[in-house]
Amino acid sequence: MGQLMAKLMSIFGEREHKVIIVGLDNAGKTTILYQFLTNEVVHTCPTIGSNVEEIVLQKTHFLMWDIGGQESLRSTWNTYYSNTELFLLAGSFLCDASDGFIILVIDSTDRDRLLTAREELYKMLAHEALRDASILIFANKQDMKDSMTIVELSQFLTLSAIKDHPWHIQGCCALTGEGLPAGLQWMQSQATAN
Ligand SMILES: Nc1nc2c(ncn2[C@@H]2O[C@H](COP(=O)(O)OP(=O)(O)OP(=O)(O)O)[C@@H](O)[C@H]2O)c(=O)[nH]1
Ligand SMILES: [Mg+2]
Repeated sequence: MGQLMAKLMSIFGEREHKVIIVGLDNAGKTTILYQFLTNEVVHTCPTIGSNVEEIVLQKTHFLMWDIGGQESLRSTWNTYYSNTELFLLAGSFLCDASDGFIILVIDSTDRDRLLTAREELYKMLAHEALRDASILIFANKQDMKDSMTIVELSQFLTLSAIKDHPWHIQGCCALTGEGLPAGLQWMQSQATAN
């Protein structure tokens, strides 16, 4: 697969990395996606289905899928991972998600549902289609004074126990954009290292 990919890349140009943005409803996924795209806060409604946008950082192309996080929609998340074994040609880009990214967005004030977010994280990590995926965790809403810190969240989510996926946790505020470039930069460095 590696040699074939390299050959196709040389023919078709840049490679596009698939990114799936998940997290419980109201975590701030859609706000983050459009901060990435426009550097502005957009008015959001709960996402039913998904939004998809291309974000480019230093010639690295990310195709980002923002998926609705309501309880009734969480069972559909894995339909977005299941294509991760495939690669497809989208225009002149080669889109390969087998070594793609998951962005898990956590509402750092939502203590009551942190256990649910943790369960969703470990369900994803165990999914076969995501075995080579890198995980970026955005601890969002750091502007709120009752927000949990990165240390608290890392401990609760037992992130240090994750050995089989590259991961990174980043505090952020989707309203101001603070912390988002650092998260994107981590993904870019992972993408270029692969
Ligand atoms: N204070 C604060 N509010 C935020 C932040 N990020 C998002 N919000 C607000 O949180 C609410 C939910 O944001 P969305 O981006 O729609 O959440 P979502 O995760 O896409 O929700 P679903 O589509 O239902 O899964 C909105 O009112 C946002 O303005 C943040 O960093 N700080
Ligand atoms: Mg949304």
